[in-house]
Amino acid sequence: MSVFSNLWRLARTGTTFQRTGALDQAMEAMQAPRSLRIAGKVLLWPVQWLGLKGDPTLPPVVRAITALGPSYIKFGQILSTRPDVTGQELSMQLRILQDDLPPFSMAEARAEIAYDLGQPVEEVFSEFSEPIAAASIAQVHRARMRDTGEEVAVKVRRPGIAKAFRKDIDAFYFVASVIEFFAPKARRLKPRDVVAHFDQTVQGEIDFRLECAAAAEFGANTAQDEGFRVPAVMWGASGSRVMTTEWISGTNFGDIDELRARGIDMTEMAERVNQMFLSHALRDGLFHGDMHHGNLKVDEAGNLVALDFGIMGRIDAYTRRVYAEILFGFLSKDYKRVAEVHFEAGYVPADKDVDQFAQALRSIAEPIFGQDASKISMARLLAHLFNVTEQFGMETRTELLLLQRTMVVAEGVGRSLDPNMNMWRYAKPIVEKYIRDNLGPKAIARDLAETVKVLARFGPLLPRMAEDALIRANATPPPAKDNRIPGWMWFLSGMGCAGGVLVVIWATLSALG
Ligand SMILES: Nc1ncnc2c1ncn2[C@@H]1O[C@H](COP(=O)(O)OP(=O)(O)OP(=O)(O)O)[C@@H](O)[C@H]1O
Repeated sequence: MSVFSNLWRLARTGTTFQRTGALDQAMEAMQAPRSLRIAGKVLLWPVQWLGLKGDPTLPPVVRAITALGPSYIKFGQILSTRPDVTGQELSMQLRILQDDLPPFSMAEARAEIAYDLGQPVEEVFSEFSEPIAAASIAQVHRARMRDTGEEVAVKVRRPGIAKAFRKDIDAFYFVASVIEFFAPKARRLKPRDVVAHFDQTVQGEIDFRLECAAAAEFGANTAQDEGFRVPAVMWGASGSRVMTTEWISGTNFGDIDELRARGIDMTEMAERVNQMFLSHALRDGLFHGDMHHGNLKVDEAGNLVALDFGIMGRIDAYTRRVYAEILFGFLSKDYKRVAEVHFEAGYVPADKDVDQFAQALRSIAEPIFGQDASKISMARLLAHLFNVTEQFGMETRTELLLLQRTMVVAEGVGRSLDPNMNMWRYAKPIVEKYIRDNLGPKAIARDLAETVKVLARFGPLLPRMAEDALIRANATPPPAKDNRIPGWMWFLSGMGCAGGVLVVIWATLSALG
């Protein structure tokens, strides 16, 4: 991508932001210095006619982004999950960004399918409908598999979208570098990292093989979850541009009247959405990161079904454990313990004062707990928590921001079904179960077993490693202090003992059932 083309995109973006009145707000959010704000205005005002006008009924930033097209809309949607970058107000505005776009033609859809699957549409599907939904990256058709007669949803990627996104992402990197150069204060927001995060997320959404894999993994993790389902992936009719899944008949979550008419228990469904989300995040470390109404359905058997696996959140086992303890501490109002967990995990630098930190935690939690139960929001508690931890020197972690933002959406969906939903009551059993399963004696035994398994994998290599170490130790006469037993021997003996203890604990626990 040439510098000229990037400059043109930069000019187009700048003038559109100026013309729609979004420039001020964006500069404010990025805390751009006054000189840059004035320079931007002076340079862009006379040429603002070069920019796009957008829809004047929308708030300024949303108006500018919508006018600039699909990649900007996606970028805005992803930025709405980063209040650390945009500030709360702008992040709220960006949340309303919708990407309803006109569908592309049937001929183009057929050509994409034929190219990706290597066979014409008629050979794969016996029926193939007009598009039923169209967004920035893809559109969805209803179809029937020729070989099995099964009804399916076929998501087809917009032709040329990968290239268009690539061009825009290159321009975003360019803009990020310009911002970093001219607004040193904005460096704190790491603009290039923000674009890299966007780049990575979009790659996950654009290559449908990755989305198929995410759907399959999510489906396997949740196979035993009663009342929850993920549509099966038809791998034979899927590729990087086409994703075919089992068709889900039922009611969209947005259609509250129909859900009521079907006699769905709204309180229970609100509970199910939130409990499933929390349990997937804590138990599996893989959660649906885009749980809005349009991506949830209630199938004919009354199961909650999730659709669209382009944005999934992942949290590693250690972080999950730490956050379960943090939530548990909040649930029991043990702020000192919540503070200690942060220090133990190294999230807050050791030179900070644990009591002061506990006091700050109490100051954010008590006003929330003091509210009427139906207004308690775990998402708000987490948002305040991240603010406080940031003040105490904790690094921002994007996977936790996605968790928090998804919690906001899941709580919103829950409250649209049951306005009196008590989030805390729903969360309690999930967190307690996690703590029981993962922090008790059984969990310690499981961890030790894992450690022994890792050592066992090196089993056949261990004698050789020991021999090599001994030869090396003998090659140069060791200084006096090296006559001690080497560290690795202590380590192996320690692990051996631990393994022995483990076997005894294991046997005892198994005997106890
Ligand atoms: N397996 C399915 N069964 C029935 N309907 C489906 C299925 N998959 C998708 N749909 C319908 O198509 C719509 C769009 O699907 P999906 O969300 O996967 O596409 P998208 O292009 O990623 O859209 P967006 O990201 O804007 O939600 C869904 O809201 C749903 O109505």
